[in-house]
Amino acid sequence: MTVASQPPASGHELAPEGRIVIDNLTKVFGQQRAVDQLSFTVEPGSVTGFLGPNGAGKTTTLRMLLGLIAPTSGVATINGVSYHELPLPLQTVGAALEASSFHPAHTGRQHLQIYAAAAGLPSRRADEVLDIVGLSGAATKKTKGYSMGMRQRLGLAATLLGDPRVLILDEPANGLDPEGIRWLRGFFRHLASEGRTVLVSSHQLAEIQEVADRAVILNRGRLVRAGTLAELSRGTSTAIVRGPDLAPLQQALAGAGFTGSTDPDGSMRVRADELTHIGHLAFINNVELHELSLEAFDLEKLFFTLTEGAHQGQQFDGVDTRAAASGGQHPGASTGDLR
Ligand SMILES: Nc1ncnc2c1ncn2[C@@H]1O[C@H](COP(=O)(O)OP(=O)(O)OP(=O)(O)O)[C@@H](O)[C@H]1O
Repeated sequence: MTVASQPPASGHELAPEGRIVIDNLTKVFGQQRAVDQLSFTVEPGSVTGFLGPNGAGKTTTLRMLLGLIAPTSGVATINGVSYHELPLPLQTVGAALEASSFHPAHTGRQHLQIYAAAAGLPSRRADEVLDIVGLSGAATKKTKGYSMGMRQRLGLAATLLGDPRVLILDEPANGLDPEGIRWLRGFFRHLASEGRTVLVSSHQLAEIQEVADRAVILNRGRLVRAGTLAELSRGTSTAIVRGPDLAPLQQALAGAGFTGSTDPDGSMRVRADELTHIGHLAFINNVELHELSLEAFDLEKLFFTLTEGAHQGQQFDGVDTRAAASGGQHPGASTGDLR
C-alpha cells in the first residue's frame, strides 16, 4: 500500500499533511461540558492512543473533528482546515466511529463494494483493501459467518478504501484475541511507517499500550497528559521499597523532595525514574532494604494515577500525586507534557 499523494489545500500549504490539531475545543451539552478547552496535536507517522474512561469526551471530540457536530468554541483541523473544508475528505480521512454493522447476507467484498461505489471509488478497491487487512480468503463469505476479529478487519478495510492519509478509529481492538491484537499492532505500525496519522480511541488502556507509541489522555473533557509512551512513563515510574524499618528513609526521601506513599505493610511506593538516589539515601541513613525495584510501566496504572489518584496508600510527604503528575517535580522527574 502506498501513501496517497494529496494536493495541498489551497491557501494552507504550510499545514503539514496528516497533522490533526485540536485547539481550545469545547462542547457544551446543556449543563454538561463534554469537552472542555481541549488542545493537542496528532502528528503523522505515529500511532496515537486517544484514551479516557467512559464519558471522558473522546467520541464528542472525534465527532467535532469529523464535522459531525459543531464545537461550542475552539477548532479541530486536519491538514490545517476543518473536515468540511477538505478538498477530498474520503481520500484524506478514513474513520470508523462506532462498531461497524454489516448486512449479514452480504459478503465482505459486497459490503466494501457498496461503500466504494458510494464514495465514487473503483470497485477493485474492495479487493485491494481486503488484501491489505488479510481478508482476501474470506472475500466471498457472508459477513454473518465472520468472527469478531474478521469483523474488526472488515471495518478497518472500509476505512482504507479511499487510501486516506489520516485514520481515526474508535475502539478497534474491542473483542480481539491476543493474536488479533498482535496483528493490529503490526498493521498500525505499518500504516504509521508509511507516514500516515493513526488516531485510535479506547478505554482499554492495556490494549492501547500494545499498539500505540503516543497517547493523549482525557478525563472529564479535559486533557490530562499527552506524549510518547516513553515520555509519559518518565516522571510517573514508581520505586517499590521494602525493609524492616523504613521510617528514616521515608524522612530522607521527603526531605530530598521525593513524593510517594506508604502501604499498610510498611513498604513504600516512591515516584522515581531510577533507583540510584533512593539507594544512596538508604545507604547513608543506615536503612536495611529487602527490596528496591522499579515497577514496570503500565499505562493503566498511570491513567488511574493521573485521573483518580487510585493508589490508596498514605501520602508520606503530603504532596498529592496528581499535583506532581500534572507539573510538580521531584529529582529525576519530568512532566512528560509535550504541549
Ligand atoms: N448528544 C449529547 N447530548 C447530551 N450529552 C451528551 C451528548 N453526547 C455526549 N454527551 C455527554 O458528553 C459526555 C462525553 O461523552 P462521550 O461520548 O464523548 O465520551 P466518551 O469518552 O466517548 O465515552 P465512551 O468511551 O463511553 O464512548 C458524556 O457525559 C455524555 O453523556
